[in-house]
Amino acid sequence: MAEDHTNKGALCGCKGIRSCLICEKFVGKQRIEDDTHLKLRSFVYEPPVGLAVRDEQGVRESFSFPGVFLWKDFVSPEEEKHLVDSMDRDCWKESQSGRRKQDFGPKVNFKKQRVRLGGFTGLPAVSRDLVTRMRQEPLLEDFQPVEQCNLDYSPTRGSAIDPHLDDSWLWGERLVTINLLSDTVVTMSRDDGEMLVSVGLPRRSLLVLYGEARHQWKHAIHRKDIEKRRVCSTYRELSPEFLPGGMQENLGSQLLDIALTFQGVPV
Ligand SMILES: O=C(O)CCC(=O)C(=O)O
Ligand SMILES: [Fe+2]
Repeated sequence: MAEDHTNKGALCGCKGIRSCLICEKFVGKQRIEDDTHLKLRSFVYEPPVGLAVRDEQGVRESFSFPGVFLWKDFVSPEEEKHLVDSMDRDCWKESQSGRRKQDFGPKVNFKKQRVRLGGFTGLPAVSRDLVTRMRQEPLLEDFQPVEQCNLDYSPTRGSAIDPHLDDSWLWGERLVTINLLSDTVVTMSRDDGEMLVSVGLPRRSLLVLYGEARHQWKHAIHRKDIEKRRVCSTYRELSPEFLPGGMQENLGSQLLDIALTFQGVPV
């Protein structure tokens, strides 16, 4: 991948147009404030019914918002502590927009569509039970993650993630995120629309994005929605190209074999 040298010798992991509180303060980097959300009509996602709802001066509007599944209290308080302690024993790497990350997965160049096994030792041991448990949900019955990315957000770094769609050349249908240490909000938006949908993510819950919420709506976490430290683990599965019958099924099966040993250390 072409290296971005705009961040040489910096105090944080921000490159190009991205920024966090650290480079805004010490390097004087300008924050590019996206204020489009102020002009958009905001809806709130209601989990039991799967509707996006807006109530403006007593006038209720709603539309169906498919592709979101929320499992509250997926992780117990004791388990949450154990998971975060175990992450904190590994090294966190500075990433963009004030995030820190730990990746357990293959090295991928999405632009050139190249995958290398190099250094991938599998998902971490602590994830074995979590993956078994998530598969009890019918939607995730056949979910086989090949990658786990842990992210650490903090208000002191101004951590956030800009609206984006996850890759769909390598990564498959379901994106599964376990949300730890604090409640937050995932903000969903579309380039062509004038609407936002806020999906509340309680501490210790599991979120699945699939279908329209995966492919038609971008997801983001705004700086204002990180009020305390927040850690999450996102699990991704393979796309059909890398599954049996696909052009790259061999590579896919090697990746899965490694991932599901659950002996991983961060790459
Ligand atoms: O922090 C999150 O919950 C979302 C992370 C995310 O969207 C990503 O890593 O692609
Ligand atoms: Fe994402």
